[in-house]
Amino acid sequence: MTALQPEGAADSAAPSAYPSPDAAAGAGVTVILAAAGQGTRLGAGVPKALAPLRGEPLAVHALRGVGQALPLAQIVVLQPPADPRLREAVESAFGAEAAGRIRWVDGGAERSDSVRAGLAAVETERVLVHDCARALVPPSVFADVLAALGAGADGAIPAVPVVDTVKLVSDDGAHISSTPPRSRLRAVQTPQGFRTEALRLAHSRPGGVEATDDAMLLEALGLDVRLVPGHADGLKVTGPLDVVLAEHILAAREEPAGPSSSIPTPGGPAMVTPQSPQGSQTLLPEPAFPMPRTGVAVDVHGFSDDPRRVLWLACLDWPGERALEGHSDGDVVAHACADALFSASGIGDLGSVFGVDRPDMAGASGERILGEAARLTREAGFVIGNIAVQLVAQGPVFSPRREEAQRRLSEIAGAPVTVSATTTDHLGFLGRKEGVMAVASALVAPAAGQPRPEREPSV
Ligand SMILES: Nc1ccn([C@@H]2O[C@H](COP(=O)(O)OP(=O)(O)OP(=O)(O)O)[C@@H](O)[C@H]2O)c(=O)n1
Ligand SMILES: C[C@](O)(CO)[C@H](O)COP(=O)(O)O
Repeated sequence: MTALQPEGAADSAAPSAYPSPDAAAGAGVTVILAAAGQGTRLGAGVPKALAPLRGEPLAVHALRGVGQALPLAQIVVLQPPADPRLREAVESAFGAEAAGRIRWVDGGAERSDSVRAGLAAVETERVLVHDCARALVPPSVFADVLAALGAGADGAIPAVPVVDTVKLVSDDGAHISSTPPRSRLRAVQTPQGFRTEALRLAHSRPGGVEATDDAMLLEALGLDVRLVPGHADGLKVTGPLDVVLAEHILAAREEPAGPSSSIPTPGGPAMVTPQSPQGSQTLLPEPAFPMPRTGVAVDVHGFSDDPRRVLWLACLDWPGERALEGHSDGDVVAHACADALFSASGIGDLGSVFGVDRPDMAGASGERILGEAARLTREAGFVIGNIAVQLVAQGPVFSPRREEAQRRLSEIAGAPVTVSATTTDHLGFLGRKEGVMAVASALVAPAAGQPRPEREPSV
């Protein structure tokens, strides 16, 4: 598998080790919303994009989801050809100005024809192809797809495990050819994210018409398409029963905010997690400035006398240096970063999320802990602005590896992480070299108006 680099554009196409908050909010990304289908299986009497879900067209829900997940993204809508009704419905929901910022492209006979037509209107280096039919995909899925693209994949698609046993059958559908092991099967969803150049190349090849998703065209070229976790709310509204499910999901979202959408402030009013106002008609929420949130954390580990342990700091190993004690690998820098994210997003702290009583966390690496913390932060509806962390230690000498540490941590967090180091001038337990400490702060901002998930985060 190869990571495609467009000819002559290798530098500009290279993933940044320091993705900006703007990138996470969709700057430099175009979302192609495939909405040109007729909805034959739904049988609503109108093209599916216009079929109502709790009184609003499916496309309005889909566009609201895109606007909430990636407020800075450009949007191309693939509309049923020669049919002005979709644009009119979007204008009526969001206003003529918002609808005017969308590029409207007539779709083709098949979904892949529509996407190919839409690609001609894309000017950004990254593109997400999203089914209007999957109108309720939560923002965390968009964020995960973009993060995987930022990490260098040619494509990234959301996937969920398959619950049915699936058979490969003969051409006439009457005989079983084989039964693939279910554990290796995934049902894939949208948005599917790609380097635009890779998707253009894939769509330019013959045979694309039969493609039922875009990823398979890249797979055929041997390009690197990665999977990220999909979501049950990303169901494809295909038949009438799907409308019932989708309306149930919407109804649950519209219920008054439960305890998990507010963080009690001792002695004061609840601090409400920023959300879009219910029933808001804002496609791109420009005026409602989402308030960023800061978090702080400290982590301390004592030095170990165990010769089998290795020193890990900032997700780098330090051969020859004295190791730290801990249930995990003792990487105070990574732990402080992770805990600062929890502090900022309000989803607990290192102890409550990862728990020293959990046997599966024994020896857990700083990479796993920070990576999971970043994932859970995004899943809770936040984009990560940055993390700043300082190592306080009498040794090892950190500065020669500072850049390397920053790169590694930023890669893992999917956001800029800066690292500094200091000593205590030989004062206190740190000065006596009994252990090391790291202190971190993190900045996160709400990615969308999604209610925060009603569940305990888990690894
Ligand atoms: N020529 C087409 C066909 C489909 N789509 C879009 O691709 C997505 C997935 O297609 P599907 O769910 O099959 O929608 P329809 O084609 O409308 O449904 P049906 O096959 O029942 O007619 C939908 O958002 C649909 O609007 C499209 O843009 N252009
Ligand atoms: C792209 C897709 O949603 C991935 O599961 C799916 O293949 C679209 O299929 P459809 O028949 O065009 O709805």
